Amino acid sequence: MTATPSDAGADPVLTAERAHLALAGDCLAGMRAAASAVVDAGVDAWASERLGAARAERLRSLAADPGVPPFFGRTDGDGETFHIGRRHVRDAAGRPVVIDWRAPMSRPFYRASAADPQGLVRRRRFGFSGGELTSYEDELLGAGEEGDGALPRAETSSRVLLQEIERPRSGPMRDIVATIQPEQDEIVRAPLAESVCVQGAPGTGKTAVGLHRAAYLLYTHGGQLARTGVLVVGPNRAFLRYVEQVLPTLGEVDVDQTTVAELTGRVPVRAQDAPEVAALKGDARMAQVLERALWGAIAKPADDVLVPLAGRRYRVPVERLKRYVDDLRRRGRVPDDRQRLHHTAGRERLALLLAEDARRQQEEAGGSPTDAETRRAARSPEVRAFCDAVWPARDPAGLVLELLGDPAVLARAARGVLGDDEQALLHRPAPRSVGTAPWTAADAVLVDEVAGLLERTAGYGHVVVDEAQDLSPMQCRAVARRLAAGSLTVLGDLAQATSPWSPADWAPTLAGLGRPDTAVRPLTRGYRVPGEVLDYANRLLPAIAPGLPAATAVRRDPGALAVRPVADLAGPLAEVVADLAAGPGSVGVVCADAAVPEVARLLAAAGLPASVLADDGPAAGRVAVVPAALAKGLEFDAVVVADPAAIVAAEPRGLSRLYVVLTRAVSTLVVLHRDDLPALLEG
Ligand SMILES: Nc1ncnc2c1ncn2[C@@H]1O[C@H](COP(=O)(O)OP(=O)(O)OP(=O)(O)O)[C@@H](O)[C@H]1O
Repeated sequence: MTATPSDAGADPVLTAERAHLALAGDCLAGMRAAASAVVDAGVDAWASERLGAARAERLRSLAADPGVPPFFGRTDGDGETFHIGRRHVRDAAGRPVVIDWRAPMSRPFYRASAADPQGLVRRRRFGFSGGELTSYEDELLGAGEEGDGALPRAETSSRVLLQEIERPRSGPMRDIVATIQPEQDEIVRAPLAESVCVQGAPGTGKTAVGLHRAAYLLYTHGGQLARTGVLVVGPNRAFLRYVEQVLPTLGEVDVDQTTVAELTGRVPVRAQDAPEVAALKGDARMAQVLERALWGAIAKPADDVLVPLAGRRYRVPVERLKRYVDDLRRRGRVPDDRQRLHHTAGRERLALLLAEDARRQQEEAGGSPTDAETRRAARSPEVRAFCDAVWPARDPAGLVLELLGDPAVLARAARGVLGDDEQALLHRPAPRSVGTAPWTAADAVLVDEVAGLLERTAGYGHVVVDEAQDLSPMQCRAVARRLAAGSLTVLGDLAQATSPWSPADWAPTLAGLGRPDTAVRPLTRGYRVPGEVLDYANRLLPAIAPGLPAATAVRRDPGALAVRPVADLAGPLAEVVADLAAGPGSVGVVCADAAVPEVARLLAAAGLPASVLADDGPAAGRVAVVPAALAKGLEFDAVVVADPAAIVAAEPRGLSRLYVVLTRAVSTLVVLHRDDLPALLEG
């Protein structure tokens, strides 16, 4: 690499680049002024409002954040130079001044290598400090460049990348557009039609890649995705609060970001299942049970029906009624949701079939009933009474309550699918009403499943699912229903699986998500965690995910890890946290969920106020006490793990939880342990 870091005012390259920066800033201001000057004279109120919204949107996307420079890189090719930034910037004549990072011309910036320069002779990265261009770093590519001048492979990481990673954290997650690495870029720019599953070790950039892929797809397929939408699903609110600013900073504000709990929040969750009950309710066999409970309640017609039509009554014989019902039932049980006749539509269709039968009879007798008369016949009390008896309308929450509360109903639906002991596990006394039922999170997913059988669920054009290794089979189905014909980005790490389902490979999850043929792409270069810390955490891998490749860190720091046995937590904890809090960046004190009050008390007593991270609370402060169960997906400049043995002991997959916790630190990890460490971490 011919790195030319410099802050010397006299450097002609810096001077020229600063002039381009100033030009880009002026052009951006000009674009903003032009956007706000668009007049919408001569259009009606509705159009004016729409134009106003579009203009506000455009202004928002053009808003200059003084901390965000208009470009961060540059490519020099055959006589062509492009500056690459977060969005296009043009001059008054329409000439490009900055190219959007997602445009095809920007691709070589991310992909070019010494082996494959992609038409570039030079790649330049810029260093900024508070919006000021202070340095640059050149990599010379292409013919004649060897040795020192050759592009560093990702292993010899660029200084700009390392600085970007080590820049102290405060507040929400940042975008990585300036430094996306080639292996990440391949996933970001995968075609819209292609579903991808990223198996990525901790800190390899899965979440960042998934969010940048959403932004890339929205840019590249804006028209199509504006209609169908993009959905990002995260594990919990604390995680979403941390990541949800990334897409808006990339100019994408129209992405739905939610949790599985919110996605399936049709009933108020106010109770918790015992672990074995939650595990059973998340099992894919429950889908079969629910389907049977719904469709099995359809009765065989027992009698002819007299259908009133245009002043006369027509007898529809029971044999024909049976055929109608059987045909509709069959169409209702087609496995593909898009082909399936949903239950509610089936009921309406049945009523219509009776009315049409009567209409045919009248036509054969020389009459000519109108469409309106036929529709009226379908709504007649006689037809409605028949449908109520044979094909009753169902309410999803009511059906689930009945199933869980009535052993006879459950036995009918679960025969041959769930054993007696499993049925007994599911049973709970029937509450007085749907409104007062002690709904659990797993129940909510069951209710959502039934709702999906009753009516088609609206689907998105692309869905990004993060921490997907923890999804239950039933949760996978809930996400799949939101996918319709679209594609998926599945992000996760099997070694970080902490739910009762914890698959050994991705096949069941991908099948559950409705995309069994999705290719699994590994990411193993760890950007977040220093090598010393990663090596330490990786010692757990043989126990939690045998066979999974360990991540390698892009950087090392001999002072990054400290493991200290302590007799008592109070003194050492206060001392370590005070020391870390004196530096820049965020500090996370992670402990077993049950130990959170004790740890918060110890810190407060030492005059070190720390906010306690809660799923539905505000974002964490600079020093946060973090329950281990909420640590997934988060990161802190410094992490203190208090009593790892308690974290391991707290749950069946406690070692995996500890692996998650040990891999949250960007710069420093301090482990304070009163009890013995897990055997794999000893020595
Ligand atoms: N190319 C990159 N340039 C700069 N920073 C990066 C890059 N890739 C990843 N990072 C940083 O590394 C950290 C980890 O990224 P991210 O949270 O996306 O990883 P992850 O694989 O989802 O991790 P985990 O599984 O541990 O939650 C983030 O701070 C992210 O900004």
